[in-house]
Amino acid sequence: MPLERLVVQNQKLMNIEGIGKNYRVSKSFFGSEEIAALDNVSLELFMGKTLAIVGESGSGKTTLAKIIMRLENSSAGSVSLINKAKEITNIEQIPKAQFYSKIQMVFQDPFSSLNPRKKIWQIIVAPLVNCKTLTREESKDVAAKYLEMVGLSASFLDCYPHTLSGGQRQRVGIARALVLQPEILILDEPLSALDVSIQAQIINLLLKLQRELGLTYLFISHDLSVVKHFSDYVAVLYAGQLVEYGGAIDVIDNPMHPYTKALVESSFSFKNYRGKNVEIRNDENMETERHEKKWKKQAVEGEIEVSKLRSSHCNFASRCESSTDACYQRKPDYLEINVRENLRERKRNIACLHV
Ligand SMILES: Nc1ncnc2c1ncn2[C@@H]1O[C@H](COP(=O)(O)OP(=O)(O)OP(=O)(O)O)[C@@H](O)[C@H]1O
Repeated sequence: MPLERLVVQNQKLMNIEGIGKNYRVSKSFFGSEEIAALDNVSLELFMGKTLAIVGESGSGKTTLAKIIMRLENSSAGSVSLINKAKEITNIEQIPKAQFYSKIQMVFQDPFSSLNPRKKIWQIIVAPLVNCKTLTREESKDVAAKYLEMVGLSASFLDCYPHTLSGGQRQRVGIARALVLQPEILILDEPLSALDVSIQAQIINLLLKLQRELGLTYLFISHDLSVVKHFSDYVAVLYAGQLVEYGGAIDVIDNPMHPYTKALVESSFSFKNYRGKNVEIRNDENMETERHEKKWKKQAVEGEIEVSKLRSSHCNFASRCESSTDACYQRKPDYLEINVRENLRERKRNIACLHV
């Protein structure tokens, strides 16, 4: 049965240090240029906690997830895992089978991430083939246990993915990610392809699994209302650079970087449009509340610009209402500051000359 892990408070599990990733992209018919999809990104994962990565499309979230999962090589920096004895090992030095028993990924699209030719039980036990020899019956028993963990009955074992709904498929994707009993799950926008009411069920499931198994999540999302209630910490990426980091509720309730402010505004503003807003609450019986409201998503003005290699100014300056000449003359340092939130001192990291 799956491991129930004792969560050690403040136990660091992963160090992401100075990660950079450059891509060569074609610029015109004849030429190409290198862009920095990620530039000097440093983060940490703590046991039993959720770190959310937010930012507009093109900010580098998936690139970071791919580097952590060793699906891409970084151009700079390193990712390390830290064990209980606090030994730090660069992930490149960990044999792949051992590495993927510690860290697994749940993908954005439950429709394309499951092999359509395999039955559900085969999909769930597929990651085990390198480490265990199981008979067909043993495999089905294992798959049934993991199906039950994700709230599906054994009647799905012999089904093919196309016969399942999106929410059911995402549950199968989660079961497959859990079968090697990992400590860390990378959740790459696991809700974005799902209906809002199904999103709430999947969030509840992920929260329950985290409580029961002591899992650590790196959660990539566009949806700040979900991030606020689902995550402990949030890191805001803009054009490959980390611009703000802190407690999820603190950052979203009191954003300090101009980009985070614009992002929060765009997520929570209700104007000029008669539609539906859905708030997801993280209470005991998480409910989905629908409010008929007049609202319109206020997009952040302008478009994200890809970061040029060795850019020497703030990437957000051209879209920032508070930018001054200084923002175009040098890159802001990424500084740790103390912020007083709800009568307590909290740490916040921000890269802005004006904060
Ligand atoms: N294989 C690649 N070759 C060239 N450029 C790439 C490649 N993969 C990503 N990029 C570029 O890197 C930048 C970051 O992309 P990435 O997919 O990580 O962003 P994202 O924040 O995950 O976006 P989304 O939310 O749309 O998934 C973008 O400018 C993208 O065009």
